[in-house]
Amino acid sequence: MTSAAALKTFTLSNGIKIPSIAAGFGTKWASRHRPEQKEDELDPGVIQGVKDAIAAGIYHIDGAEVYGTEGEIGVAISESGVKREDLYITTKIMKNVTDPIAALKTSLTKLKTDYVDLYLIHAPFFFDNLEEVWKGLETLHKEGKAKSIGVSNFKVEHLERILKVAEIKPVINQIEFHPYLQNQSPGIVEFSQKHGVLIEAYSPLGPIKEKGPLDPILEDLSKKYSKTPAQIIIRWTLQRNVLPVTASAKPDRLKEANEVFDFTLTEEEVSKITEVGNSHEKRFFWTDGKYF
Ligand SMILES: NC(=O)C1=CN([C@@H]2O[C@H](COP(=O)(O)OP(=O)(O)OC[C@H]3O[C@@H](n4cnc5c(N)ncnc54)[C@H](O)[C@@H]3O)[C@@H](O)[C@H]2O)C=CC1
Ligand SMILES: O=CCc1c[nH]c2ccccc12
Repeated sequence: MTSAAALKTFTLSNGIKIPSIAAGFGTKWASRHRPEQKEDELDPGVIQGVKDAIAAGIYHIDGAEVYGTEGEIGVAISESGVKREDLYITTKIMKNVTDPIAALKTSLTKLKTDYVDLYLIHAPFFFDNLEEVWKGLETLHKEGKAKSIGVSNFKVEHLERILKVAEIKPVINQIEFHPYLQNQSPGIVEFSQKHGVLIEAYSPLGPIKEKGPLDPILEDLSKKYSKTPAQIIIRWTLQRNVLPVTASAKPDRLKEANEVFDFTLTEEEVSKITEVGNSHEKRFFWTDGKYF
């Protein structure tokens, strides 16, 4: 069995290592956007949140053009005291898909950096020229502005379209993934993994957000390993070879999320969570462009 600490990074299909826990600055962070908030007004709470994640040892930060948090991420990483090359910064394109070159230029200015580690197509639902957008991402990769490129919320049919034209294959598909939603769309995890596309899990903590059949199992495992249910789920995610993107405004919870490299669930425990999770489907986010 591989050691618990071995999962601290995953290796992408292009050979680049990626820190295996990410802190996300979308969703609730983005809800700070009140109608009266000006585009260039930065939220000190989000800046502090990114700094807290970095201080907790989570060097992998997940943002997106549409979250409106790139400016805060830029300030936080430049003030973090951690060298840029030691951080792993993701952003995503969704609005400005007609011009990916210009879209990333704007994102990089906000992020105060010359490159992102990972640039993702945020979702395939709102435009049809996926192949063209992918070609734009390939150009940005060749120019060194995106060290790796990938996708998010892609179904098998969307990945197939990209793989047909790709000179550079996507390294990641970021989807909703947790024990209660192990295939955001039919067959997507198996297909992605077969093609060397790492699955990144957003909303990995789904099962602790409401009651469900996993509750007693998580409770037992929490006692056995002296870990919280959140840590058990994060560990299960990693042992499924999936990279969790978690979020919290509470520094202690970020620290907790990163303290999962000193224990290993047995294969039977991983299978049990998988099996019981599969008996209860719950989706927290969108599919086909519709929010829930
Ligand atoms: N590509 C996409 O379409 C999407 C990407 N994302 C990305 O994923 C990130 C994370 O998504 P979330 O759904 O927020 O992830 P999550 O499943 O980690 O949920 C976070 C929430 O869980 C709770 N929580 C966190 N730690 C906890 C703990 N230790 N104990 C108990 N409760 C805890 C808090 O309420 C927190 O707001 C986003 O910020 C964003 O970056 C999210 C949704 C869609
Ligand atoms: O990525 C998560 C879902 C999402 C898509 N667009 C927005 C805008 C603001 C917050 C979350 C999201």
